[in-house]
This record gives sequence, C-alpha cells and structure tokens, in this order.
Amino acid sequence: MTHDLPSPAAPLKIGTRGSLLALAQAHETRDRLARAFDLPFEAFSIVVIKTTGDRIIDRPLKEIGGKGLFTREIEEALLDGGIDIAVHSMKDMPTLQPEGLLLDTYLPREDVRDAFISPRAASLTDLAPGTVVGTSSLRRSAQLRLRRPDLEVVEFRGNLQTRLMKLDQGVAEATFLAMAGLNRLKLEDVPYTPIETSVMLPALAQGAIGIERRQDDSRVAAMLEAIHDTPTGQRLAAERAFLAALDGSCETPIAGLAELDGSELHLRGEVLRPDGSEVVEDALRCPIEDGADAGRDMALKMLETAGPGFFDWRS
Ligand SMILES: NCc1[nH]cc(CCC(=O)O)c1CC(=O)O
Repeated sequence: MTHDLPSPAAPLKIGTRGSLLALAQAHETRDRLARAFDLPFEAFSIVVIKTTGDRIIDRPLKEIGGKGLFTREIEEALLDGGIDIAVHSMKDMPTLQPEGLLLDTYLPREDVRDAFISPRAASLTDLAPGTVVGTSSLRRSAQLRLRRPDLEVVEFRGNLQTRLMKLDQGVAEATFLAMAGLNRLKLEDVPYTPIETSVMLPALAQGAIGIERRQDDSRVAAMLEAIHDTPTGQRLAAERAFLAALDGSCETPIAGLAELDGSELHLRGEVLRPDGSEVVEDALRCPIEDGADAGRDMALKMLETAGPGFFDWRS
C-alpha cells in the first residue's frame, strides 16, 4: 500500500548517530518510508550527528553520565530544524523527552534476546569457574554475577569490532551483544548463541527502533503513522511505564520484557544489585490496553518488595 505524501515534499532529513548499527537503523527507516510513499531515496537525506557518548570512548559510561549521553545533540538538532526525524535504539532512550518532541513511532521489533559471544565456548554453562567475561552493561554484569558468581566480569567498551578483537586476543573468553544488533548488521560470522529470556531477561525496549519528531510537525506525523508498528508500541508502552516508575538510569541494573499473547500482555521485570547479591523479580498478565498502568503498578510493587536500602549504591 502506498500513501499520498502530505505536501510540501521537501527532502526529509533523518538524524542518526554514526555507528554502523545506528546507520543501519536509519537506512531501515528511510527504506520503509520510501516504500510507504513510493518515493525515491533522493527524497531523504541521512544526517550523521556525533554525540557526547560517541566522543568519549576511553571511560566507563557510568562515569560520564546518564542516558541522555547518546541523544542530547540529536534532540537539539531536531528542535532547531537541522533534522526532521531522529532514529534511535529505544533501549538507550530516557523515558521522558524534551518539551516539544514526541517519541511514539516504532518499527517492528527485532529479536529481543541477548547473544552469548565467544570464539571458543558455546554457552555460559561451558565456562569454567574463574573465566573472564567482558561487558560494559551494568545489567548484564549483575545478571551474570547472580547466576555465575564464580566468573570474573571485566569492563568491555568499544565498538563491536574492538570487542571481537579483544576476544580473539584472549582479553576475555566471552561477551554479550543484543541479537537485534547482530541481525540488523547481518553479522553471520560472529560466533554467537542466543540466550533465552528465561536465562537472561533483556533490557527494557531492547530490539526496538523508535523515531522521534517535533510535536508541531503535522507532515512528519502523517508520514510516521504509515510505518508505525502497533504491537511494538503496545509492548513498549508497558515496558517504558515500568522503567519510568523504577526511575531507571544507567546506574541501576533493570531488565524487563512485555510480550503479546492473543488479547493479553505478559510482562516480566527484574531489578538487581550490581554485584548480583540480590534480585527482585515479578510478572503479570493483563489486557493489552492496560499495559502502561500494569507496568507502573508492577514497578511500584517491586520497589516496595526491594525495600529501602536495595538501591543504596546510588549516589
Ligand atoms: N547500549 C548499546 C546498544 N543499544 C542498542 C543495542 C542493540 C540493538 C537493540 O537492542 O535495539 C546496543 C548494543 C548491544 O546491546 O549489543
């Protein structure tokens, strides 16, 4: 189905970070829009924006700051008209957007699972006690420490190629990546094994691409409506309400996932101490349209279960 393009038909500027994954996501967005409106690729331009998070690559992320790190410059460009839409990995996005911006368009979600990456081992259970595993994710490291306290977790930043090189050099025996990233980059020669969500619950919104716009841009609103994926939106409404109520920052290991099952939504959530010494988990089923309320309520209940002190590591 093609749609009539709301006029005027100026080229649409698509803002994105410059990583290979971000570019793949921007291209997917452009391709879906081009198909929906039967437009040539020349009707779009892809604008690469360098963010603070991209610039600082030699320090752990948790030292430099919260979640806005990879989005601030992009949202500024959106607000000042330098770009018309911004394409994001939803799992990196804060739950609140700046005044004047809306983030409510989602492309169909990719595989939500994490992948175990190792040139020498097939799965977590293959690793001998004391084995070094690299990750820069607070969530993955807490989940690992909970389930395999006998392993040694080391900080592992850098792009995908850097991390794979570190594995080859033996700096660590294994690491983790989102299946969504592997699939979107078509990295078939990376030695990976998907990890079921019952073993490692993914980050909230993992595998989902979101498209942000100016609230007052009705032309863009009409265009984005044509490529929005409703089931992904329903799942993310629950997941982001859960995250918002938990006040999730990069300093809190939180995992969670909503899945649709007929007319029901199934939500699971997990909060951990960074050292893996404690975990609070919960799950619920509700009508799909109640997902956001249920996500918030589940978060509040989990906060109560965790009790004061659970989050004491936060400064
Ligand atoms: N935090 C970085 C990040 N943000 C989104 C993805 C993967 C793609 C996705 O989950 O949508 C990744 C890399 C990773 O976790 O392996």
